[in-house]
Amino acid sequence: MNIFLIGFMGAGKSTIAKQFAKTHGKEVVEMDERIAKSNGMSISEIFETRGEAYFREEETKLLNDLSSKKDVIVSCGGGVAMRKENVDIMKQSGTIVLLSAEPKTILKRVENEHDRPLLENNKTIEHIQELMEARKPFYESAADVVVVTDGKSASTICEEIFKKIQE
Ligand SMILES: Nc1ncnc2c1ncn2[C@@H]1O[C@H](COP(=O)(O)OP(=O)(O)O)[C@@H](O)[C@H]1O
Ligand SMILES: O=C(O)C1=C[C@@H](OP(=O)(O)O)[C@@H](O)[C@H](O)C1
Ligand SMILES: [Mg+2]
Repeated sequence: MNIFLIGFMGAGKSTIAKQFAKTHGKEVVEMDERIAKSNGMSISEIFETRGEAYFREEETKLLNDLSSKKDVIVSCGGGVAMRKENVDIMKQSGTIVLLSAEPKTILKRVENEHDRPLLENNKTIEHIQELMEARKPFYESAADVVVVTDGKSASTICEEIFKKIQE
């Protein structure tokens, strides 16, 4: 069974996918990294030179390619669950786990990182709140399972995911 981690930027999808793969013997797929590699540039450069719409098409293409995989944990980009087509692909091939965090937690985590074009020019709590509110209904309706991450260690989060996907 595959696991797809969705949620807002900074929720911990990349970190948790990597650790979960290690401790539970799964292959990890980092969508952003795959797309950056196949385009030979960073996510910020893709947004700048090819545009967001192009990036979104790349995400859907990659998800389609991944749908034949078994036993992988996929770290999705934070925008993946906004497209119904993407959610349908994920539902057909695995369980969707939403990682959530409060805006102030997100801000703390992303403050000193620099490859998130949608936050780069406006790393404020207000901007994060606004974008999160707009996205929340999409995240929540896509999710099979929700794990709150505020104040929790990566290993605690991994164990919660493991327990909840058995239920
Ligand atoms: N549970 C956690 N507690 C504290 N810091 C975390 C946690 N999960 C992730 N981080 C940190 O937050 C930042 C963003 O995490 P990342 O995994 O890249 O999130 P995402 O892929 O959802 O955008 C990284 O610096 C990471 O080390
Ligand atoms: O939320 C989004 O629209 C995005 C999230 C990013 O991934 P992370 O959620 O891993 O930061 C990356 O895919 C891109 O910058 C767009
Ligand atoms: Mg990530």
